[in-house]
Amino acid sequence: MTQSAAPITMPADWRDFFALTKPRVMTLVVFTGLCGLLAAPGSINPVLGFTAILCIALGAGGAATLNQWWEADIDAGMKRTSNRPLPTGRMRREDARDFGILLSAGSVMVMGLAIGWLAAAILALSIVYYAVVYTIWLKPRTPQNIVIGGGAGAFPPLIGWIAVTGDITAMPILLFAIIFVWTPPHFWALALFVQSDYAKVGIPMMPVVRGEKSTRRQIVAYCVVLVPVAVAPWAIGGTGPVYGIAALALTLAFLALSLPVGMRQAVPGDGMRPEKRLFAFSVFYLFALFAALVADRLLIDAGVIA
Ligand code: HEM
Ligand SMILES: CC(C)=CCC/C(C)=C/CC/C(C)=C/COP(=O)(O)OP(=O)(O)O
Repeated sequence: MTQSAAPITMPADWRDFFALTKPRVMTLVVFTGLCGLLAAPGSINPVLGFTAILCIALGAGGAATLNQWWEADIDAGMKRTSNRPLPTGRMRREDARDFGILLSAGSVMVMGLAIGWLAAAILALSIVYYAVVYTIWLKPRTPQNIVIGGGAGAFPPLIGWIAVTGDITAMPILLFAIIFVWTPPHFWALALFVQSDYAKVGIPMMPVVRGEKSTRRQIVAYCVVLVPVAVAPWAIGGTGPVYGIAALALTLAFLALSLPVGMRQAVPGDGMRPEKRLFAFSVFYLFALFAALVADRLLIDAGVIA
């Protein structure tokens, strides 16, 4: 290796530690956790509510940090991830590992002591699910990695809900199910336009292993399944019509945007516009759906709707 390949550019500072927590992805994790907490029946002391959400954010950030500690070599080989703190050499791997363990363990302990041990146990489960089950075990082994691994990101609203109620009922399970079914179209839309990156580093993502055609069909299939799953909280009487109508409209729009992705055969260099649009909409979709859940609850509490 030549001297010019040495990647060390500048020492780590707080921005690198912050970047390890994948803050952009975690905004939606924190938002869905907060919405779970706000939509749950009953109330929670605001300080405790804030603590619960902080613990979800720190735990998710800790898991994301451990994910990057483990995958530093893989990240170095992909254009999208090569600028992260570890592949660029701005940070020592041990520092990232220690930071990840500190955030993970600290968040679970505080959640347990301040909120309750059921919420803490599910937070611990989701951290282990993302950092170990998904990152170490599933991701390098099977194209179903994100289908099964999607469970990790589906826990936050369940944790938020349990922080208020202390028990698991049909509603938080349905919120889990929504994110679980949403994850494959969210990620495979992106994987379709970065698949050469994944192929280069030997990660068996669906488009690489089963091919584009099959991935496209599966994206549409998950969007079809998402329609009844997203509407189910209303159908079982867990929400009012504001959520129900918003869920139906948003999920049908998501399905409609998946159809051009499902039907077409992209040619290299054609911009992959339908795939990029679907990926962007997937993020908006979950924000809007969970916002509708909270709006519905506030309107019911205010007596505006029944
Ligand atoms: C196994 C499941 C998932 C995989 C493999 C995955 C993968 C990705 C990837 C590779 C990106 C590209 C941008 C980046 O690297 O920062 C991304 C973006 C994003 N993901 Fe996911 N994701 C998953 C689940 C989730 C979940 C559960 C959420 C939240 C509930 C989420 C929220 C987001 C958001 C908000 C972005 C956009 C970030 C931005 O604006 O740059 N993802 N996801
Ligand atoms: C509370 C808690 C622990 C929540 C989990 C958070 C969460 C959103 C998990 C989903 C997994 C995720 C963002 C994977 C990113 O894929 P990757 O890591 O394979 O992506 P990369 O290729 O960008 O590294």
